[in-house]
Amino acid sequence: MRVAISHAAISFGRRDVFSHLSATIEPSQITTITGPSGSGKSSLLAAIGGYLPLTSGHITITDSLGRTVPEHTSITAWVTQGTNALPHRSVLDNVMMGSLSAGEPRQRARERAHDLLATVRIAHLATFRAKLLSGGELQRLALARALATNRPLLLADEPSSSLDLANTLALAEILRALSTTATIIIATHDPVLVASGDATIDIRDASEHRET
Ligand SMILES: Nc1ncnc2c1ncn2[C@@H]1O[C@H](COP(=O)(O)OP(=O)(O)OP(=O)(O)O)[C@@H](O)[C@H]1O
Repeated sequence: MRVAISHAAISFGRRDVFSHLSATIEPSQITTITGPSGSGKSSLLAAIGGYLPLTSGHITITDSLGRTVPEHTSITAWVTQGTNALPHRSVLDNVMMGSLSAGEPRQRARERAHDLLATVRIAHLATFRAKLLSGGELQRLALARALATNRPLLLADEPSSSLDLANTLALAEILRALSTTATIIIATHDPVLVASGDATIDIRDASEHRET
């Protein structure tokens, strides 16, 4: 998926977060979005995923054949901070939901969930209820669930915020492996993730900002 952002602006009421932001995100790469707190990284990510309308400008996503994707949410896997895990369901069930929502048969979804939990290094927690997990473990659960959807555009908002260095490096490795089949966009302050990516969009450089 190629993402072309053209003269994008986001405002909330009278607060202009950014305007005239233009950038291109290449397919099968890891692109990090950086910028100071409040500069609009999460908002831009939400707009790319089709969850937040732009105030003006365009975001166009095209597939490998150059066809425009009309609706962005259906191709987007969203790596959350883990806070939307169903707390009373098992870790395995939470990951399976990603595959089931993508239409996979139950047995296949179960096998895949086990594989993904191993990939994100929480296989030993498969039978635990999600509410028992730490912040970092929840983040890895969220990543596994997003990967289970098999969608070609992966958006991650501060995916390493609760991870220690070893797990951040592991996350970078997982994302690198995944980038052969998916376009990955990460909003982050984390220099480790920025260094492990292929390209960076600094919101301040790519746009005009207005202080209010
Ligand atoms: N729904 C909303 N309504 C009003 N203002 C909002 C809304 N969402 C975000 N904002 C404001 O827009 C600005 C950009 O927020 P955003 O979360 O996109 O920034 P960010 O760069 O991701 O910040 P951080 O690094 O702190 O997470 C902030 O000033 C925030 O308060």
